Amino acid sequence: MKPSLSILKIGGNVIENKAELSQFLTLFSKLEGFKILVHGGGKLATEIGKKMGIESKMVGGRRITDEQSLEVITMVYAGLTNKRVVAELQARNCNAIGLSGADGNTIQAHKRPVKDIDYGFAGDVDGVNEGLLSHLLTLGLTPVFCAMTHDGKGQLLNTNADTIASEVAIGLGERYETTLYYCFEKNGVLKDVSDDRSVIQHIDTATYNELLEQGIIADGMLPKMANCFHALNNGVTKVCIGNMAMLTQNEKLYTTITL
Ligand SMILES: Nc1ncnc2c1ncn2[C@@H]1O[C@H](COP(=O)(O)OP(=O)(O)O)[C@@H](O)[C@H]1O
Ligand SMILES: CC(=O)N[C@@H](CCC(=O)OP(=O)(O)O)C(=O)O
Repeated sequence: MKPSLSILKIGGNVIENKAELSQFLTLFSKLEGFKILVHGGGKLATEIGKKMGIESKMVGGRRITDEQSLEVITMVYAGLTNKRVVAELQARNCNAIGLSGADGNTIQAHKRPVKDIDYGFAGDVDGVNEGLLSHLLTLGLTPVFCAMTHDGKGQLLNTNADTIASEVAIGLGERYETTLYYCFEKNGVLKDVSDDRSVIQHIDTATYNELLEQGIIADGMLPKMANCFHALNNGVTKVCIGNMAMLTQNEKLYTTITL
């Protein structure tokens, strides 16, 4: 039997709230078994960029990453946010190791080709170094990924954190029974986005298509759900979306997604 591995992604609204981040990291550090954390931090990059006089341009929830914004996100994602999270995990006896995709060649990508829109230095993932990640896990380390990859020719690339989480889960799917958790500020995928009690507890391919047609899945939830099904179609066992409370054994209110 394959060992289990949990891959958790925390959303921007959790990472940018000190109290919530602290609460989340305490829950995460207590999780049993092999685990990997992926964090975004787009909101903070936008804020810090602004202070530096660099305006952020977003299209469909994706950042147009020119040379200047690549410098900002490298400082914010791979530097400030990643190292803060790692230090907080160390304080909770979790032996975390911070990584971008360039570190240990853990995530290889290529610059997204220009079609209708030029996303600049945005990376589409080609592969994950599952051998190295597996070694790190066996050594008792907990990898913490920021939203950056590289092209193997010296170019760092900006890759959406939801995508990093699903690609890492897929890459490790042959060696591990992988569960992917998307942890954000809401209780799950909601029927009515303004009502946190309207959680849809189970989504499969048929319900997904219905929800898309009804326009219930919108904005940031569109690429997140696409990532969920991409992961499930490529060997990931289970995907869950919800508030951090879903990490505790007794919380039942979150969304589980299967094919
Ligand atoms: N049906 C839905 N259920 C929950 N959230 C939804 C739904 N449709 C759209 N959303 C929006 O999607 C957002 C989550 O996407 P995003 O901000 O990209 O996530 P993250 O915080 O993980 O980066 C929510 O904050 C919410 O505003
Ligand atoms: C290409 C692209 O858009 N990358 C994202 C990476 C950060 C991210 O995904 O952060 P959240 O999960 O907090 O949204 C960005 O720069 O905003």
